[in-house]
Amino acid sequence: MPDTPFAETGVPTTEAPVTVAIDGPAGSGKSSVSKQAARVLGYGFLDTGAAYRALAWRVLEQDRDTADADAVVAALDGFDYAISLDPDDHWVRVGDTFVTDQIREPRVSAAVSGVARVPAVRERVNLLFRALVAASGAAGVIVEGRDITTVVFPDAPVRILLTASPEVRAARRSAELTGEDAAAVAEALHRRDASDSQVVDFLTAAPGVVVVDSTDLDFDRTVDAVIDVVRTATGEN
Ligand SMILES: Nc1ncnc2c1ncn2[C@@H]1O[C@H](COP(=O)(O)OP(=O)(O)O)[C@@H](O)[C@H]1O
Ligand SMILES: Nc1ccn([C@@H]2O[C@H](COP(=O)(O)OP(=O)(O)O)[C@@H](O)[C@H]2O)c(=O)n1
Repeated sequence: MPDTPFAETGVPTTEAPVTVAIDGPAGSGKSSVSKQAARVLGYGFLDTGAAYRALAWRVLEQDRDTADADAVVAALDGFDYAISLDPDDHWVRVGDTFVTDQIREPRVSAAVSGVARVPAVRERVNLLFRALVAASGAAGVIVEGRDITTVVFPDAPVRILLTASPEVRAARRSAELTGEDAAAVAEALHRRDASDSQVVDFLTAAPGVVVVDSTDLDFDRTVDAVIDVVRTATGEN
C-alpha cells in the first residue's frame, strides 16, 4: 500500500473533499460514468474494484487460486498497490508493474469474486480507500464500487445506486470485449454478480440512496443524471 500524507500524519492535508459514493452491479456504467462526471465537476475519481482486481491478478501471478482464502490472505502480504485518482490519467500499479489493462482481462474478472469475499481483504482496502480520498487534495472525489454507499462512505453527502437491466449491462460489457463470445460474456457477468451479491447488497438502494437507472439513458444522459444528483445534494444547482 502506498504511503499517503494522511497515513503518515493521521490528519487530512486539506479540507475533506465532497465524497460522492456510487454503487451498482457489473456493467451498469459505474466506472465510465463516474470518470466523466468527475471530469465535468473537477473532482477526483476512485475505482475501488481495481484494488480487488489487482489483488486477484497478484494471486494468479503467484499461480494460486482465488477460491483459496489462505492464498488470498497470503497475497495481501507485500501487496504494494497504487492507483491514480485523476480521471484524465487513470492507472493502476502493483509494485513496479502497471496493471491498468491486465486487471480488466476476463481471467481476472472470473477470479476476482474469490478475493472480494475475504473479510481481511475488505478491511484492508476500505482503509486504503478512505485514506486515498482524505489525501486526494481534490474538492471532491467520486468513489465507485459495490459497498461504497453502505460500508465505505455511508455518511457521504451524495450516494447513488447506478443500475441498468441485466440484458443491457451484459450487452454493454460484451461490446467492450471484442473477440469474446457475447453469450459467454453475459454468463460470466451474471455469475460474478450472483457471487458478489452474497457478500454485499448492491442491487437495493439503502435508505437515502438515489437510484439512477440507465437502462433507457444513453451515456451522456446518464452522466448528466449523476451530475444533477451531485449538484442538487451539494446545493450547486
Ligand atoms: N448509459 C450508457 N449507455 C450506453 N453505454 C454505456 C452507458 N453507461 C456505460 N456505458 C458503457 O458500458 C460499458 C460498461 O461500463 P462500465 O463503466 O465499465 O461499467 P461498470 O464499471 O459498472 O462495470 C462501457 O463500455 C461504457 O462506456
Ligand atoms: N466496492 C467493491 C468494488 C468491487 N468489488 C469486487 O471487485 C470486483 C470488480 O469490481 P469492478 O467494479 O471492477 O467490476 P465491474 O463492475 O467494472 O465489472 C467485483 O466483481 C467485486 O467482486 C467489491 O467487492 N467491492
